Amino acid sequence: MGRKFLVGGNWKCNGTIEEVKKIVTMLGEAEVPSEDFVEVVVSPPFVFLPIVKSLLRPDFHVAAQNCWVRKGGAFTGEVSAEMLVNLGIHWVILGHSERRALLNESNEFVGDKVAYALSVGLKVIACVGETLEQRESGSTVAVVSAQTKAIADIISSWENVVVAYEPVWAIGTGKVATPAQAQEVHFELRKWLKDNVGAEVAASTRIIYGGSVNGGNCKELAAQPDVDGFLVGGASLKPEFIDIIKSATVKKNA
Ligand SMILES: O=C(CO)COP(=O)(O)O
Repeated sequence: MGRKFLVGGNWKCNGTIEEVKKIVTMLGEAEVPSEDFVEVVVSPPFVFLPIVKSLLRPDFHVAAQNCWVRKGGAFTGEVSAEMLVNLGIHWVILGHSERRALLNESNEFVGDKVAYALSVGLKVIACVGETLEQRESGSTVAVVSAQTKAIADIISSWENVVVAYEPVWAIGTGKVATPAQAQEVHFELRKWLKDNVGAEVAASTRIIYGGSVNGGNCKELAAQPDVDGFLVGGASLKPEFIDIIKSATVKKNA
């Protein structure tokens, strides 16, 4: 199957140049498993992309947190996928729940963005996840399936897509999904891919978990068979991000 563990650090709308330099230095000094076992992608705010790209150790990668849905042009305030490629940025996070909720990004809009970003050669971390209300009403699988379908309907290859399952109720709340809860939804997402896209795509597509991941809970989550890595928010700004990267060894030794 060969799904390489992936750990993403979503810095969200945080940081100053000084803080960014500190984090990049901390990452640069860390001893982590080799690139053969874990892919590390950090995602600073747009304005810090060039400095992070220039200072970051070469075995770590950089992602933007969003990009415009089509080719650039008269779209004030937006950043195009072409600009990211031009800067040498190879990854973008799309469909984060904060954008879905606060900026009304629909499933279809996210699907369009994923398709456009892939078309210019970017790799995409596509986020899906249910709210607490949706979980409590028993619609978790329906919600994440619909979010995934809107992407599947419009893309022709999953090669450069990583799915991030991020339950909204677990984001920034300290209320992490239990390993069993994460595994259950990751399993269902993989099954959805198998039934609707194909067995090969289901077997090779990485499904990573996000929502209150920290140095203390990462190992148990990483041990779940369908958890292929993490998308980390708050803890990605702290030294414990290194411990989260190291949790990849759980798979290596499995
Ligand atoms: O939204 C997240 C990553 O994209 C998760 O955020 P926290 O790790 O801060 O809960």
